[in-house]
Amino acid sequence: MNKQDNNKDKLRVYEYAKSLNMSSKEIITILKRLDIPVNNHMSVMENDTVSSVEKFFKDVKANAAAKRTSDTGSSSSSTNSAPKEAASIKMESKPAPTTQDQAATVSTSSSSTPQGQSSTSAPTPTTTSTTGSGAPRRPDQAGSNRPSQDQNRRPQGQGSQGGSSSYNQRPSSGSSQGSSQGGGYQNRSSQPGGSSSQGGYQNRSSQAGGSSQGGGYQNRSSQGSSSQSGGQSRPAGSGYQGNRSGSAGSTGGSSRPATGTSSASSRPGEQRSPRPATSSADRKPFSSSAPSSFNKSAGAGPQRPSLDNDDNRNKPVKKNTAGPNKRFDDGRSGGSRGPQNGRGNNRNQQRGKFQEVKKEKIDNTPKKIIVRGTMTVGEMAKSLHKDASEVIKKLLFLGVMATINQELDLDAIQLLAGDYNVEVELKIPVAEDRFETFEEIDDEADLIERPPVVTIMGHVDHGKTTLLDAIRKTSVTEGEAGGITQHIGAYQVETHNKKITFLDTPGHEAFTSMRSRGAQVTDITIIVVAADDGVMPQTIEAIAHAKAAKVPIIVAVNKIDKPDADPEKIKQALTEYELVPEEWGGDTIFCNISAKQRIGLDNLLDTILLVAEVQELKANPNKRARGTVIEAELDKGKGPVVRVLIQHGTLRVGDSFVAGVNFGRVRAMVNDKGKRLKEAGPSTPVEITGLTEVPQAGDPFICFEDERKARIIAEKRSVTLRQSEMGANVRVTLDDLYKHIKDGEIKDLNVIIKGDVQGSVEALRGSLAKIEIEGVRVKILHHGVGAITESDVILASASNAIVIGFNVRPEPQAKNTAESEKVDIRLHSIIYKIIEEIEHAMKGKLDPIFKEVVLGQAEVRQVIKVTKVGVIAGCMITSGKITRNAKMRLIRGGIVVFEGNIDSLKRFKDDVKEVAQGYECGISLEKFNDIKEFDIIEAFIMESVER
Ligand SMILES: Nc1nc2c(ncn2[C@@H]2O[C@H](COP(=O)(O)OP(=O)(O)OP(=O)(O)O)[C@@H](O)[C@H]2O)c(=O)[nH]1
Repeated sequence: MNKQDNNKDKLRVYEYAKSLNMSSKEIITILKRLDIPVNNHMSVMENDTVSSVEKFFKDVKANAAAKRTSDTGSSSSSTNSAPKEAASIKMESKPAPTTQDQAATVSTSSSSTPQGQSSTSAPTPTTTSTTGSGAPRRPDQAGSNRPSQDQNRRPQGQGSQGGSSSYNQRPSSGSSQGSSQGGGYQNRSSQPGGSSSQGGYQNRSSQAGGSSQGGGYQNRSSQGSSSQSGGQSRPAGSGYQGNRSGSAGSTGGSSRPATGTSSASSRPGEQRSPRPATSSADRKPFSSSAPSSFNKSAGAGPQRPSLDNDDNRNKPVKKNTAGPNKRFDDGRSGGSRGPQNGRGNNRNQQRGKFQEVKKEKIDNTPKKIIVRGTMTVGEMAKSLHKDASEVIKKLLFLGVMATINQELDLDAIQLLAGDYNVEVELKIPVAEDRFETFEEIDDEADLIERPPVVTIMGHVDHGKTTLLDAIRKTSVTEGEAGGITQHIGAYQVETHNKKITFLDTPGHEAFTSMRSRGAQVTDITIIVVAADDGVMPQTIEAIAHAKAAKVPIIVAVNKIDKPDADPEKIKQALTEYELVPEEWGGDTIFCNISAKQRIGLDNLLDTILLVAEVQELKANPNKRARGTVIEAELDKGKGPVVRVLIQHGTLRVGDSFVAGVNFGRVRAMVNDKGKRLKEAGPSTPVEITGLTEVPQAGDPFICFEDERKARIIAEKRSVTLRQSEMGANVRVTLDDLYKHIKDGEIKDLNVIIKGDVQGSVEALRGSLAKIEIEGVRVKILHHGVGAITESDVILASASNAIVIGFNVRPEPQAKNTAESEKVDIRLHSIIYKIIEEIEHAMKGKLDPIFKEVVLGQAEVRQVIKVTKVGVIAGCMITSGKITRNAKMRLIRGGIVVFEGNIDSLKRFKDDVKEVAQGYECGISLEKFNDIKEFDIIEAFIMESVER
């Protein structure tokens, strides 16, 4: 028990059965008979269960013994022979017997009986058993043969262990046979490479079997004891062990058997001995290790050692003699003791043995382990069913120095697992608030075909909108401001009873970022190239996006109706970009069309379906919806409105969701035709209301079980976003900025963008971000959809930014604050103009910095009004000088009342260029006549200062 407890490994039915040399079925049968719940051979044998089974065996044995005693009282004598030692051993041996007994019983009637009988009638059986011993399924049989070898070995290797020796001693007289049996067991175990531990097992098993068989053996040898002997043999081992230490027991056990076997083995063993030889070698190490511990604890130690020594000495020759004795002794003593004595000890020993055996005999290395993150070496060892020390050694071998508590990263875990040929399944828990980073994998059976999502890209005015318009037979072009498409729209059309979802991405350069997003959610890209124009910059960019997204490309050569259309030229030009027509041996499909004349559209749609078919596009509609925000805006009546492309699962009215850092509950849902929907499956673009705020185009969208959860997730995401933004700001510190400015490397123009729809904002962001004029760049501090609010202005004021409004106006309060804070708000409705204006402003900013330099001051002494000329001030230059080219400033009572140009500077009647201090002069100011005596006229110039 204790051992079990100590060793975390659980004892399984099959292991227990194996230790008893029984089948799992037998154990299960017994368990069922005992009304102990058990499922299969993998069921765990709890301590109580083991106890129950052992009790069962004991009872059976007791019954059998009772019968025998009536037959043979002699057996008792044997026990007597067992001396005191036996007594002590008994304690331990008990368990063994039990097991043996059990084994017997288990082995069931057939074997059990024999065993049980053997134990009692051991003597008789002995002979029988001997021969039959082999018969007794277990150890005995095979054991006997092997054992001999084992014994030989052990004695040698293990001899030191002594445990065996001590056993042997007693046994010596004892049951060579019994031992032989044990040996048999041991042999088995030993073979495996057998560690002493195995021996232990074997012993037990042997005992078990032994009892039955051993019984036979013992009977022969000791007879009476034999009955127990089987148990004894083990017990003996165990007993020893018990005395010493549980663990050692195992070895001890094995050792005996070995010896025991030797004698017994002599017969059978001799023949097999050859094998054992090797096995013995294996055992040695085990035994040796085990013994040490045993010896320590076990008082018997000394004896054993001596025995061992004997064994060692005798190894070849004496061993046999000694060996047998030992075995016998073991068998007997063990038998008597084992069964009767310390069950607990035996159990412990047994368990210890079990465990040991497990490790050595059974390769229980898992085929696959599930890893949910980093693990310590100890945890890893446990999951691999290995000793931590072994794992540490292995790691060392792999070049990783680690302690048991050291954490292993995923690489190290995989390396280690790979070395054990263990597959690693990573199940890294992902924070729910970062849902876009994990993918839900569906069973193939849950997937159904879904419509392809097609993005149309191309250069400005090559006919994208006209094409889409032609396809869905509606007119979008007419309503577009500035003649260009400014939003990503998503529409679904049906042809040949199959749906196709189109994302209408604009072709203007300003929409590069949106196009990029479009390409990421798309399955097929149509690149529209005007046959009368050719491959243009945005055509090339579109190809790059499609290729980067690894999306199949269909080239639509448009405007073939035009007289100067030259589709062949387009094909030729595109070969440079690895778009080679199929007819030229490439794999790109070219479709000649005229969007305006609606020529070739059917062929284009058929081609789309064909390409989609090849892709086998599928999705699982039976799960929560996931998708991407295509567009979002603030509608006066409906509030925030978001257009989402559902990519997985099904979205239903009432579903709670998170979009970007916002959350909501689907209040209403309509499709691209304005039809209200109750649910929408994969590849469906829908417009939904029910959000609290406006998300961003390209934001991930996902449903959660309830609104509360959605809100929590959205809040978490919001905090994360804010932190990352703050982190981003930290990158450019004031110190850094100053340094950059001083070095002339960077100068940021801080900008806040507000727009009517997210698409426009994104477009503007993309365009402004690209601006770089002589090292000056635009830094977008904030962007969003909706009117310019007071908080926008305050932010601009605090960060010295300007505010750009696209198709939006500032709220009244924002306007007031902007005026008071002198925040510059620029309102536009055409993107080109904003870009132009910013570019000019940035160029202006790069002009030299001017510093005012005051040249001199003059005091007005007299004011002269001249008809048709105006007012002339008669002045005295009080400081510096006044020059004709300078700017003038009129100061009255400390207040500047005018600032402007000089109209005339005269000395007497002559115009002069400058008048110096101490001289009088006449000054008239341009467009300013309100000059009074004692006003001060100050001349100043703006001097450029090096940056
Ligand atoms: N002759 C002819 N003209 C066409 C054809 N397709 C489009 N056009 C014209 O080309 C011009 C631009 O078409 P759009 O559909 O707005 O082009 P676009 O690529 O969507 O342009 P942006 O939205 O600005 O990127 C319009 O005047 C269309 O009438 C066509 O097949 N033949």
